[in-house]
Amino acid sequence: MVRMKNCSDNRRNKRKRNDEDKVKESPKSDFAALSFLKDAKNRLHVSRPREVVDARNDVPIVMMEQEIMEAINENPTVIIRGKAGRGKTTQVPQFLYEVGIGSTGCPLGSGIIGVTQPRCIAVTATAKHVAYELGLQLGKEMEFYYKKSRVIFC
Ligand SMILES: Nc1ncnc2c1ncn2[C@@H]1O[C@H](COP(=O)(O)OP(=O)(O)OP(=O)(O)O)[C@@H](O)[C@H]1O
Repeated sequence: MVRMKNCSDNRRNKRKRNDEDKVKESPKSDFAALSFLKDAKNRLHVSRPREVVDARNDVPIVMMEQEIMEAINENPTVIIRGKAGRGKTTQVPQFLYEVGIGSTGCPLGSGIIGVTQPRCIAVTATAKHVAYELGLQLGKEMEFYYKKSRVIFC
C-alpha cells in the first residue's frame, strides 16, 4: 500500500526518512519492467500548458510519482490511500500514461488505463479534466462511458 504523507506529522516524517533509507538499501534497477518505464524512449510526450504545470505542482500526489511507480512495478496490486483532492484519480492515470503503460510493448501489459467513478457527473468532469491536463482530445485519444456500470475508460 502506498500511503500519502502529511508533512506536518512528525511520526510520518520519521517514517519517510526510514522509507528513503529502505530505497537506498534496495536498488530497484534489476526489474525489467522498471527499466522499460525509466527508458526515456518509451515515454509518451506530454506537452502541458503552463497553468496546468503550475496547478499540478500544488497537487500532493505529484511529489510521490516515483514511489508510486516503483510500487506499481513491483506489485500486481497497489492500493493508494489519501485524503480527498490529493490527486489519486486525476494524477495516477497520468503517471501511467506518460511512462507508456497500456501502450504496445509495455512489460506490465498493453491495453487501456481504466478509471472508475461512482457518479455519472464525476465521470464526465474527471475525463474532461484529465484530457485537458494531458492535452488529449476527448472522444478521440481519450474515451469515457457511463452506462449502468458507470465506468470511465481513459
Ligand atoms: N473536474 C475538475 N476540474 C477542475 N479541477 C479538478 C477536477 N477534478 C480534479 N481537479 C483538481 O485536481 C485535484 C485532485 O483531484 P482528484 O480527484 O484527483 O483527487 P482524489 O485524491 O482522487 O480525490 P477523491 O478521493 O475525492 O476522489 C483537486 O484538488 C482539484 O484541484
